[in-house]
Amino acid sequence: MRVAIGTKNRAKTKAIENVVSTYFNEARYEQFNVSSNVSEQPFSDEETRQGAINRAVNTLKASGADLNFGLEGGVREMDGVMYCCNWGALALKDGTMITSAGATFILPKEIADQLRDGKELGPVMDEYTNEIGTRHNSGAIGVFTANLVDRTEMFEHIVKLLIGQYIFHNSLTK
Ligand SMILES: O=P(O)(O)OP(=O)(O)OP(=O)(O)OC[C@H]1O[C@@H](n2cnc3c(O)ncnc32)[C@H](O)[C@@H]1O
Repeated sequence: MRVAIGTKNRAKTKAIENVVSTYFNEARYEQFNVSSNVSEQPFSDEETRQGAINRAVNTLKASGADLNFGLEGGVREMDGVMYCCNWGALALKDGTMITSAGATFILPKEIADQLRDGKELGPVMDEYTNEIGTRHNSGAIGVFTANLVDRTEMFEHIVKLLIGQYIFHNSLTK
């Protein structure tokens, strides 16, 4: 089974490989740098979900693989509170699109205000933690949950929901 991943972000690729290898031991993985066709910093659930779908579609176009994953991080506002939100999409060759959302958690006001001013979460988190590449490692979720949940684990949950729905879909179409 060929598995294509629409990113080279390590937190995302690790999550996909960890989960898919649990259920399919014959999987071969390929990574593609594809566009999300949404803003660099998605600002709603709708835009974040669309980014994940676009990445999955663009990955399918580039790869022709059996499973094509798109994972996208974004933010959304509710009652004046900014949350980080996360979405995943899985595109199949027959045109089926499976989607799922993951963890949502609060971004502190000092982070949220910088995003409202037009900055991106990735660089803002690097400045906040004084580290390089937070988005590849623990991520904002690790920093703001005392490392109880890191970015890989958060995406693993989304990928599990996608694979579970894929297995269910296959059981209906067989
Ligand atoms: O290489 P790609 O796949 O684009 O991965 P990314 O982390 O840069 O891109 P996303 O589209 O998932 O996220 C949109 C923006 O939010 C940032 N971001 C999202 N979640 C984050 C997290 O948990 N920690 C740090 N930055 C995060 C990210 O770096 C981008 O600036």
